[in-house]
Amino acid sequence: MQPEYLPFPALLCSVLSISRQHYEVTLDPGRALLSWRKLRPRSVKGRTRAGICLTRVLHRARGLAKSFSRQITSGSVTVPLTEIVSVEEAEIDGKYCNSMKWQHMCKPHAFTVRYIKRMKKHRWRCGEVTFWCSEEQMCCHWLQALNDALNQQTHRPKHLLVYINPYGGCKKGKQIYEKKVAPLFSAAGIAADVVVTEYANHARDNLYDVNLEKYDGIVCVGGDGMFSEVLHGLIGRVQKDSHIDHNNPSACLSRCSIRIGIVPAGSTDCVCYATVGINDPVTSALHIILGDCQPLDVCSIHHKKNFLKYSVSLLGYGFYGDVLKGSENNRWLGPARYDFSGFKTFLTHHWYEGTVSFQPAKWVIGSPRDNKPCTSGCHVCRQSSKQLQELQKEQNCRFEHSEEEWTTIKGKFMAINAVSLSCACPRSPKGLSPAAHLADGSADLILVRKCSRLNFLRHLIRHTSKKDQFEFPFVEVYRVKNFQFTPKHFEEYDTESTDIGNVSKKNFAQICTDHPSCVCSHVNSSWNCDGETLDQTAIEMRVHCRLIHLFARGIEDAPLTDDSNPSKILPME
Ligand SMILES: CCCCCCCCCCCCC/C=C/[C@@H](O)[C@H](COP(=O)(O)O)NC(=O)CCCCC
Ligand SMILES: Nc1ncnc2c1ncn2[C@@H]1O[C@H](COP(=O)(O)OP(=O)(O)O)[C@@H](O)[C@H]1O
Ligand SMILES: [Ca+2]
Repeated sequence: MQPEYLPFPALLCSVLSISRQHYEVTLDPGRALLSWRKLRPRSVKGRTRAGICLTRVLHRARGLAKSFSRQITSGSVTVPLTEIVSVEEAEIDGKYCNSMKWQHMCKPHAFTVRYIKRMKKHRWRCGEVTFWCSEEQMCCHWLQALNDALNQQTHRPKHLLVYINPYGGCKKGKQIYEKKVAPLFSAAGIAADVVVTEYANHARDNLYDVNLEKYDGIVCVGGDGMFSEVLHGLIGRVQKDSHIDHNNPSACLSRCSIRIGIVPAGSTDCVCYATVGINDPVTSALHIILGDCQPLDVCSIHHKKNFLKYSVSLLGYGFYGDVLKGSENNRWLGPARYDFSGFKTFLTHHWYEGTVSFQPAKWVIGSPRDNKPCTSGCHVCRQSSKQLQELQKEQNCRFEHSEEEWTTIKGKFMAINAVSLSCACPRSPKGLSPAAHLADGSADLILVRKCSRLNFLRHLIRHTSKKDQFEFPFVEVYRVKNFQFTPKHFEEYDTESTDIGNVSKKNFAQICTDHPSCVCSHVNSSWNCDGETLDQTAIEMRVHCRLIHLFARGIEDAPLTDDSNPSKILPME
């Protein structure tokens, strides 16, 4: 039996069964929706077999349209086609058929649709529903129509290159990928070439050689450090291919169009958390499958004319630099190494002297304390980046340090942090700068001046609550396009010498003669750049607007509660 069509083209509507109950199932390619709603027994007029197309029911087109306007109505479910994960012929085992007393159907025909189910706290899961048809032809027709609709979503990846760090976080990267991610990729028809890294920077180096044209995306399974490795490989590769010298701090870098997916399996997982809303491998896998795309700002860090690193999460001097240094010998502790080192660093309570100079990001329409976090489809990011683009067009993409005024702050700091995204993570669910934006071309520069231990603790504790961590007289925050930092004890000896090692030794020797009571290693801190220590303390940083793209969509507001989950409304197989 052929399913019938409503007067407007390509709308497919049939009565199919879900767990022995009749449902009116509609595929509306025009509105990109699949919906199903339960039929009252009397409306099928004593006919029990699934797959009957009821002309009278179909002609209630106005009623159908009404139900489309709501996401979920009582007893009805509507799933946007963009949120369908996979469609496949259902595998029906004999035992199931017997138990469900479906023997009267000589050959059951069914197809299973997997779709996104929103759980609490931005977690996504795969909902599953099997539709039973009375005839093979109808089942084929539905499968064909749904697969055609999915194939039209050309932004979905088909072929991915996956790098797994087997030693990140709790060392479960491989297991997480194999158990939670690979089955979803395979159900969604995604082919994946997997590289389990054998040494640090394996992924980065590999990205310089690999044929990127083969892939629709790169996935890294690991933490922020592993993501940083992939990021360096990809940005480095793209600059090399476009003959751009990354040692030039003013270079206009080429954007990377190939997207990166992050399957969190690390210690902090802040890039994933701040772009998805949770560090959950299944949620990330589903964002990858749907082909989400989130542009992301990247900061470049230079020492004089030498490129040092890129950063997307935290570039931190003082407290976070010391926490990282202190954690390095305790890698065996896994993620707990940071808590242990954090506690120790807090107790030592060091401050550092230096000079920070920055230029404000004048084009942005937000500010660090406006209490407007970056959300999915962020208006602030869109508007700010548009304004920046116009400004750059006027300047012909030149990056001039001297054009605008610099603000210079000399002082003693507990911490200097620059973040181009919120840095939300499980330790701090709203992050170091809760209103920082993913793709506005700016970074938030947070200066925590020398303060008492108690005050510093009060500031730190605010990262774990909803209260404003900047509401202290010793904390300042600026939205910047760039900044420079020179530690006090570098300034005095900063020469053009290329032998940095000698300069540093000379530095410390002098300091110790000047201040016999001080301990050399405490004069300067080091920079924590996305979990790696930088070799230099005198640096300049610059934000590159939307340099890369992730398989993410930013944090969605007002997530649906459990009550609106289709699984609660519908009996699932
Ligand atoms: C008294 C309670 C105070 C708690 C304060 C907690 C504030 C935590 C903010 C964390 C920001 C994290 C920013 C992200 C940094 C990562 O790039 C970096 C490397 O991550 P990974 O590769 O996964 O190892 N992580 C860190 O530097 C850890 C900082 C943890 C500080 C406690
Ligand atoms: N096979 C490997 N052996 C050792 N180190 C590796 C390997 N693969 C990646 N790394 C490095 O491990 C570091 C930490 O990785 P990451 O996945 O971020 O874990 P964590 O979040 O626990 O720090 C990264 O800097 C990355 O370069
Ligand atoms: Ca930003």
